[in-house]
Amino acid sequence: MTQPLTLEELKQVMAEADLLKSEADVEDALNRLASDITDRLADSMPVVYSIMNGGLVMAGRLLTKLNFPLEQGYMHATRYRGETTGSTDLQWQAPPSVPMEGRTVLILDDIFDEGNTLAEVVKSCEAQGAKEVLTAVLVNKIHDRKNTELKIDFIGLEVEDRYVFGCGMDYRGYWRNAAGIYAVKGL
Ligand SMILES: O=P(O)(O)OC[C@H]1O[C@H](OP(=O)(O)OP(=O)(O)O)[C@H](O)[C@@H]1O
Ligand SMILES: Nc1nc2[nH]cnc2c(=O)[nH]1
Repeated sequence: MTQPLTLEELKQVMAEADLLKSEADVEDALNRLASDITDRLADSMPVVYSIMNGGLVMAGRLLTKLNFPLEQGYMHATRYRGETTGSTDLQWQAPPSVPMEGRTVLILDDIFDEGNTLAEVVKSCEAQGAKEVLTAVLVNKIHDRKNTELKIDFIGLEVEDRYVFGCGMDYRGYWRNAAGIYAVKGL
């Protein structure tokens, strides 16, 4: 079992991390996302779900920039569970909080990495009878290990192939609250 991190270690992770995207970069990306999502979905009365936990910060910051009628919901699916590599099985900790049958659905998540999480979530929404399912992520990680053909409809930022944290993304459970996007030293 992985040892819990101490306060000093957590401060050191931040002190040694590389800032990949500043708070201002993130804000610009959210404004662009809001504009593109509004163009596409303003007349469709969608249900907008955040995938917990990582999607929480993005959803909170994006939703108030969407000036059209929508319902908000959440679902909790996790693959990494506080580690820096993902397990093969997606664990559902909470099913979708709002029914989606016949509805336009927009899924919000923090990061599209290998893609297993969003691919399974989209499949599950389709199986629950959603009329159409769109996806938006704050960050797309650039590498050639994507495990899915899924194309993300709205992407905020692209990051290099490193383990990142901040803006909803954790380092072993911590630092989701960081306002920029950072890469862990050595990862
Ligand atoms: O594209 P993938 O390789 O599947 O990884 C992306 C997923 O990993 C993280 O979730 P995680 O399982 O860490 O749970 P969390 O949201 O609670 O951090 C993140 O929030 C995405 O949902
Ligand atoms: N926090 C975090 N979660 C992830 N899930 C998949 N990739 C990542 C990553 O780089 N950082």
